[in-house]
Amino acid sequence: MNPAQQPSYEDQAELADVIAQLRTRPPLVFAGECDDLRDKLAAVARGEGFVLQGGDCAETFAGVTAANIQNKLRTLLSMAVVMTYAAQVPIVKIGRIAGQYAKPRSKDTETRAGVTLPAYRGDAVNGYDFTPESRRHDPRRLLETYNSSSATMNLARALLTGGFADLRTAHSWNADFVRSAPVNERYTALVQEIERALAFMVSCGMDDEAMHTVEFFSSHEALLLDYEHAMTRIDSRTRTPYDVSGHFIWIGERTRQLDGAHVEFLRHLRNPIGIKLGPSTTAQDALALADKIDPDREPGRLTLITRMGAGKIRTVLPSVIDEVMASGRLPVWMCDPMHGNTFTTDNGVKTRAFSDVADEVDGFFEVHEQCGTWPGGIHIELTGDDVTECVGGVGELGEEDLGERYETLCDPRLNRNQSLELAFTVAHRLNEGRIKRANPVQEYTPKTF
Ligand SMILES: O=C[C@H](O)[C@H](O)COP(=O)(O)O
Ligand SMILES: C=C(OP(=O)(O)O)C(=O)O
Repeated sequence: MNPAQQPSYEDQAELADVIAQLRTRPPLVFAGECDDLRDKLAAVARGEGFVLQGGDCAETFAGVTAANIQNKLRTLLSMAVVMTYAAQVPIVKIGRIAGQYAKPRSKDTETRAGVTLPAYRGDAVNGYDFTPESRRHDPRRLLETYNSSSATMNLARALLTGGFADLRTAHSWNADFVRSAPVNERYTALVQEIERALAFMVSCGMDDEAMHTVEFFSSHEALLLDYEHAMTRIDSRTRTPYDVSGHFIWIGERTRQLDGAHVEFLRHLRNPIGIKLGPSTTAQDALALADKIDPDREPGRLTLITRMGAGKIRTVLPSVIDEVMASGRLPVWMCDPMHGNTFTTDNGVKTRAFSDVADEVDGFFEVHEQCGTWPGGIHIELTGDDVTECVGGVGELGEEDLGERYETLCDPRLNRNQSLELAFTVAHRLNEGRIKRANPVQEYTPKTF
């Protein structure tokens, strides 16, 4: 079986040359950092933390600017502050950033005004412009993917350890944004409270490194096997393989076939691995994938990212959780409330309703509460800018507003206000205290659904 969702390159010699170059490039992340993230995810699985994973649907080469990267990080940091304050548990911050340049597509081609060309598959594969030259699958783009990821990672590391993420400046992360939105007023009130508490601690002599820097991890879908393979290195400490293109990599809904090439490749890697599970997932599918990717049941190794849609999560998720937990496993359970809730408006615009996104998050918390398991995190497509791509939310965007600033090249993202609003929704659920910390796995009681 050919690997799913791969580019078709005309010139294999050109591809071989690119791969040879990639193999010599320095790692974008270090194996020890991946281990550190695995430990953190193990703690999340035990109910001792919560993951916030977010970023663009598709990063673009043109989007590698300081302003764009800073805005995304600001959004993630603001969301994390809101959630940390409510949940009183560590928030593990993972960006869909510094590598999210390839997209699986439903159709191989796109037709406009009677002209059919290859579908846009992300900047790693081809260009968005609707011309034959731009849509050609070009292996040289893999080098630009590496360079763009490297530049992004470099700035993210510098900002997050160089003062940008200092908790005492949390008020400034949102300073340039629409001040009048109620969600911003809530944010301002919350950070004022935090800043007062921090000032108190500092004046008592309790100043800690953790207040000034942020630990941040990168992630992307490991879709392009040529690229991911070329970026895999044997770790000198352990003599085991790590994909050093990102800390956390995931297998998408369209490439998670049990006997497929993606599962086969990723099962050999030591990075923490995510698997997306859509609405057609059976409990047996989830268990078989877990067995294959994580046969040793290593703490923190496996994250199951459910993306079932607001209408399905309450019926499909319970038996999936039950089967996996009853087998004695303890994965991180995450909710991607974006990918099961996409629809196209009458005008042909792809969008998502904020109410559906929030409803799927609610359903996720409800089902975990019912199962007595820990809802370990959310996975969001977002941007730091004031785009108009998803309807509803704090700005009450309607379908007629979508044309204003619809900038995504693939799927619609939450804008900064909508992201912050979602963070308050999650914070509320975490804060309610209705969800108990996960029982140790041996205490999981199988349910009948
Ligand atoms: O981000 C996910 C997928 O790449 C995306 O939803 C595919 O979109 P399509 O159905 O328009 O191809
Ligand atoms: C393609 C994606 O999601 P899924 O595989 O869940 O459709 C994605 O997260 O970019």
